[in-house]
Amino acid sequence: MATHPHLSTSAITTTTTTASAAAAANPKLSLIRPQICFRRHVICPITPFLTSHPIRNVSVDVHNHRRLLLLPPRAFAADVSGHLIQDAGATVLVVAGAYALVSGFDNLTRRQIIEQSLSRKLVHILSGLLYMGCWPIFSTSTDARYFAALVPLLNCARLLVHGLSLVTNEDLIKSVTREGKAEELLRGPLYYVLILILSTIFFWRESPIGVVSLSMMCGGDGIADIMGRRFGIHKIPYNKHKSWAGSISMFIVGFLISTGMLYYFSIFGYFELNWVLTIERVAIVALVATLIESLPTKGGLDDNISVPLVSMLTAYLSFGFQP
Ligand SMILES: Nc1ccn([C@@H]2O[C@H](COP(=O)(O)OP(=O)(O)OP(=O)(O)O)[C@@H](O)[C@H]2O)c(=O)n1
Ligand SMILES: C/C(=C\CO)CCC[C@H](C)CCC[C@H](C)CCCC(C)C
Repeated sequence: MATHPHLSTSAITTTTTTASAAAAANPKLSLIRPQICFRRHVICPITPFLTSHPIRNVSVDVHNHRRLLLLPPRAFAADVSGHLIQDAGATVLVVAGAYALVSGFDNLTRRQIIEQSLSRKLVHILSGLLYMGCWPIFSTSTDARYFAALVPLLNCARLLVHGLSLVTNEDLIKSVTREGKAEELLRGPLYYVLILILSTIFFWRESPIGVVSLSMMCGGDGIADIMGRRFGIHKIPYNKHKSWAGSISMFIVGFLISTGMLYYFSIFGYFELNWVLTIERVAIVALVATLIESLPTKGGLDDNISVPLVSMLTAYLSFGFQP
């Protein structure tokens, strides 16, 4: 337990007390309790984010594991298969949602209700944010994140198959590419789904770092394009392709969406936040992400890689090293 620099003495005491109480109630628990407590705090990068109740989720685990241990084998198996059914169902629903979103925007583009560039950016903004918004429908099982990651993984396969022209699908190309070329699927859109996979597996809904980084990539970067193209008369001095309107919009909207998403996940109890510190930290991440997005990158790193990766690093540093 002492191996984690952010685990306070009071947290240790509370953990020990909660664990001892649970172990006293059922001696079998003393065998598993330390692993549960340590694991959460050693691997979880969100601990410094938490307020004075870092142990809340551990108490929930104590309750949940006691419940599972007390279950007869049949009921235990039913509980596990309940999670499997919930996760499989959620995966099917989200895959269908992704398909409907892309087809819907293709329809709007084909009927010339919106331009292709706007369709692409709206898919960019909505798919990642709606995907994150669906995370609470997955079970509390430790495998739930892998089921959720199947959705961007399937989309990754779809982009590869169409991008390499193994199968032709004009609908997909129209709604998510800039110039309508199949090979474009292998750049921005592919990087985008790869980042979704990475963030789901490494951060999932338990870490504000992943939530903020995806919000900046989807909401922040997406809105910079929409606003910049429409109102971007005044260009940034060091990059004539980007404008103040685009970057200021990215900072404000990215900050608001990140904070809103953190609030959304905190309602479900995935983490508890000290809001004053969180707002400061999200503002720092939004600022750094906006600066990175505004840099000239002709032929360099795609924004769908640079914005989320730099956001992850900044979020990790700003949340991780300040008590
Ligand atoms: N800070 C920003 C970002 C974007 N834009 C506007 O949005 C357009 C597209 O920007 P960007 O998304 O960076 O372009 P691409 O790299 O071509 O597209 P993508 O990253 O979506 O692949 C720019 O030409 C510019 O008109 C802007 O004005 N200010
Ligand atoms: C146009 C895009 C990036 C270019 O900057 C985004 C491409 C999006 C993918 C083709 C579709 C991704 C779907 C998501 C993984 C899941 C969305 C689910 C939701 C319920 C709509």
